[in-house]
Amino acid sequence: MNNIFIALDFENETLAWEFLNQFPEDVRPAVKIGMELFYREGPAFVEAVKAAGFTVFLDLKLYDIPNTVGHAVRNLARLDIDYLTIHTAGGVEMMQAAVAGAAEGAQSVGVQAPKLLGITQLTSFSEATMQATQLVEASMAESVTHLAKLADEAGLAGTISSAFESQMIHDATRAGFLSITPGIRLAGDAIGDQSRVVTPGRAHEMGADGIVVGRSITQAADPVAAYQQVVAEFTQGA
Ligand SMILES: O=c1ccn([C@@H]2O[C@H](COP(=O)(O)O)[C@@H](O)[C@H]2O)c(=O)[nH]1
Repeated sequence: MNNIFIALDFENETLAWEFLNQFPEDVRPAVKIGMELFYREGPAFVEAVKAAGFTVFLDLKLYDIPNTVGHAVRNLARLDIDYLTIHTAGGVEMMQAAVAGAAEGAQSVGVQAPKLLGITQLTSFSEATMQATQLVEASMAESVTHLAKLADEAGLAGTISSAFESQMIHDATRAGFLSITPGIRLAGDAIGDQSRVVTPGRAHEMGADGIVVGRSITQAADPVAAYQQVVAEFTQGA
């Protein structure tokens, strides 16, 4: 399934490959490579995962001035990745620089530009924590919808939020704008540091176009079975 991303939150590539090698060759889940693994193993690991046939979502959550983000995205797009995250909080100009950088970098090596996804409000934030941290009175719904509209205006492919906001994002953006949602747990699994959490089936019902699942799969006694359960629940609804 290309819209169910397993978060490869492992310390190094040996552990990541041990995990991936449990999947039969005809099952190639989409994978999300985040800061932990990228900062250790770098672009070579991304290229190896892509070469092994996996859809690659690079989750680096870029956030800087427009010139810096645009040039960073231009380099990352040369890796032939499928998705890349940037922060919507960097503003429209920063996001537009990222869109331009993605097109330039991909074109320079003859690959497809990655779909850019804007981080809205992290799924680890509750409404109260967000308001206190950012010194705002806006509700979670208002904030996420506002940031999704900015991302849409800047030309991003979609946003990252919790599934609680998926429907309002769809209502506020153009048709086809993606709502991809982490903060997913199989029933009974520990929530840990997440706040806005739903099951795969509920995420589907709430309008998520795709989900990111880490520990409910990677920490499961049988990760392949857990992945299959996630796929079944997300495909069929709760
Ligand atoms: O708002 C966000 C943005 C990104 N993430 C990332 O998704 C996974 C979730 O892992 P779990 O183990 O399923 O909690 C992780 O890589 C985060 O960096 C997010 O959780 N929330």
